[in-house]
Amino acid sequence: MKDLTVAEVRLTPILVADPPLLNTQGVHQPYTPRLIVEVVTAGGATGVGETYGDTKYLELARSFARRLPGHPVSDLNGLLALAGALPLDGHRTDGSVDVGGLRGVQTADKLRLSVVSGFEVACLDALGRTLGMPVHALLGGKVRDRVEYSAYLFYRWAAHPGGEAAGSDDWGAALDPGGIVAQARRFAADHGFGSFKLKGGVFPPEEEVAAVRALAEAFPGRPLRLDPNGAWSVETSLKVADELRDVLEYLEDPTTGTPAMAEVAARAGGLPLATNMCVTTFPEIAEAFTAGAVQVLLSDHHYWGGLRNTQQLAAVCRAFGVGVSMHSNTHLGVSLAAMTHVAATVPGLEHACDTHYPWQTEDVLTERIAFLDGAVTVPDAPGLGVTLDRDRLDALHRRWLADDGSMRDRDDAAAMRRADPRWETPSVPRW
Ligand SMILES: O=C([O-])C(=O)C[C@H](O)[C@@H](O)C(=O)[O-]
Ligand SMILES: [Mg+2]
Repeated sequence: MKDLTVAEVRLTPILVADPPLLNTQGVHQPYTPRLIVEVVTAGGATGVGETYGDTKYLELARSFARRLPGHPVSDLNGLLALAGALPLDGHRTDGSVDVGGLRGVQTADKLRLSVVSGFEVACLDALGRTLGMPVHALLGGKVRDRVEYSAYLFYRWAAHPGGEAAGSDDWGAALDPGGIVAQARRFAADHGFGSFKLKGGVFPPEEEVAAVRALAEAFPGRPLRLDPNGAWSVETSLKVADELRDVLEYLEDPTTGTPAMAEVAARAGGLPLATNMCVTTFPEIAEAFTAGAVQVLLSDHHYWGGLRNTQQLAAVCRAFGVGVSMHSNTHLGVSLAAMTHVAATVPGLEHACDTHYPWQTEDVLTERIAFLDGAVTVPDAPGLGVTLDRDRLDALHRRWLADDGSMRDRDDAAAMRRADPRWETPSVPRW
C-alpha cells in the first residue's frame, strides 16, 4: 500500500470574480477570496480542498498546514483534534456574527472547523486517489446517483459600481419581479433547475413577496424559497408567511436569532422555516430544535468542519425530525464536488441544495462541473473526481498577490459604499 503520510501542504489564496449580487448587507465585491488547499502524500497522491480565503481563515490555515506533515491522510479524526489545538488570536472571533451575519455566529471553534473543512476534503481526495475510490465511497457509499441543486436568484446590478471588467457578465440587472423571473427562466433553460431560491432582504418585503408571486405564476407548483437573511421582525415575517404560505417550500431565516425564529415558526401556520444563520454550530442545535425554531437545517461542510461532520449533522437532524438541505457561499468547483459527494451519502435529503456556482465565471478546474436537469451527477472517479488547472489557479493567485488588500476579506457593506458612500450595515430588524 502506498504511503499515506502527508509530505507537503500547499495553500493558494486566490481572488475569484464575483458578480454584483445584492443582499441585505450590501453587494458582493468584484472579487471574493477563496483558499485552495493541496495535500501531497509521501506515496505521491495529491488531494485538493477549498474553503474561505479571508485573512483570518488564511492565517489559521497556514498554522494548520505547518502541523500537518507526518499525519496520514486517513486520520480524519486526528485532523479535528489537530485543529482543536490550534492557537487562535482572540480578536479574530470577538464579533458575535461573521460577515455581517451571513455566516452566522462567529466562534473560535467554528473558525477552526471552517479551516479544517478544506483540509479534510483534500485528505479525502488524496486518500481516494490512492485507494482508487471516490470520496462518497470513503464516506460510506452513495445513496443516490445525482444531487439536485436549486437556482439561486439574486437581485443584482448589471455591473459593479467601480466597473471592474473581470466581474462583468451578460446577465444584466434584475431589480424587480420581471427581472427575477427572467433570471429564473435563464437558470432553468441553461441548467434545468426546477426549484428556485430568491435572496431577499434587499427591498421592502412587499416587493419581494411580489417577486415570489411572479415566480409562482411563471413556474407553477415548483419549490420556491425566500431568504432575507434575518432582516425582518417577527411581525413582518408572519405577514410574509401569510402571503406566501401557499407557494413556499420553506421560508429561510426570516428573522434573527433562535427565540424570534421559534416565535415565527409557532405562528406561521405550518410553513417550514429553514436556517443557515441561527444554527451553524453543534452547540446551537439543542435550543433551536427543542424550541421548534427550525424545520429545515441548511448544512454547509465549510461551517460544520467537513464532510463527515455534515453526515453527523444530518443524523442529528433525522433524530429530531428536522429536514436537511445545503447552504452555499460563493464557491468554485472543488467545493461543488465536495458538496455533491457528501450530499450523495445523506439519506432523506429532500430539498435541492443551494449553490452559487452558476454565478461564477471563473474556476480552478480543467473542466467546469455541469448541471443536467438541475442536478450534478455523482462522480465515481477516484477522490473528488476533479482536476486542478494549474494555470488558472496561478492566474487567480496572481490577482490575489496584486491586490492592495481591499478584496482579501469579504465585505459586502464596503462594496456597497462604492455606490452609496453613506451606506452602513443595516441593523436588524430592517423591516
Ligand atoms: O443562504 C444564505 O444565507 C447565503 O447564501 C449567504 C450568502 O452570503 C448570500 O447571502 C450571498 O452570497 O450574498
Ligand atoms: Mg440563507
